[in-house]
Amino acid sequence: MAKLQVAIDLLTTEEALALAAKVAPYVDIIELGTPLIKNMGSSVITAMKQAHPDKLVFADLKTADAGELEADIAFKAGADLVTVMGAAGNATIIGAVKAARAHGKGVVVDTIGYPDRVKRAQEVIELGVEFVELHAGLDEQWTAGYSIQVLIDEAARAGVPVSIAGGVNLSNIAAVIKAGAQVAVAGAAIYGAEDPAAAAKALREAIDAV
Ligand SMILES: O=C(CO)[C@H](O)[C@H](O)COP(=O)(O)O
Repeated sequence: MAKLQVAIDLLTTEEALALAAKVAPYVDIIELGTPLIKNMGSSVITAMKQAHPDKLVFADLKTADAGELEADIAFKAGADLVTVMGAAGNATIIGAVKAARAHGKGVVVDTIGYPDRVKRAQEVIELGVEFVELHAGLDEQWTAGYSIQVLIDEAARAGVPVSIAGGVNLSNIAAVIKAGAQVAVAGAAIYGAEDPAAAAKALREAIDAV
């Protein structure tokens, strides 16, 4: 069964915990966004894991160097999954995987900004990562002409475990899952909704209906 990941791109631990409390019944993975971690430090990871020990806590570190060191910090704080940039060198990804194995946790590679996301996904899966995030970041989403269909098409031909992030919402989540994504990541569609719990519930139901 495909998983639903809520991306919490808010700025304080208090706001993040409040959102997570509303949407937890409908999501499998709680992602702490990069700006949130930069603002609050690793304490937000610990607070979220303590509040939701039954969920996978995903620390969106977007590590570009010192993979083992940065991943180790997040795993010690309570993260289950951390991200490393696909544009980083393989040594950085291998270092993060080493830390993940030491803690019994996992690494996700984020392909944001990478020219050939499918090729990189196929390469890095060999390094022992859990799955690869086919990702169009917020700045790319705000560029004229952006369409999530690009990521959906990439997922369909990746042939390795992937998630999709980059504007997942109720109108496209079925296509995201049908393309073979194991995880659908939804940020603004949940935290930006008037009723985040209802939004998460609807996304969950759309996944389950596929
Ligand atoms: O990692 C991120 C930005 O770098 C976001 O969390 C990710 O893109 C999901 O958010 P949204 O659904 O709003 O695109």
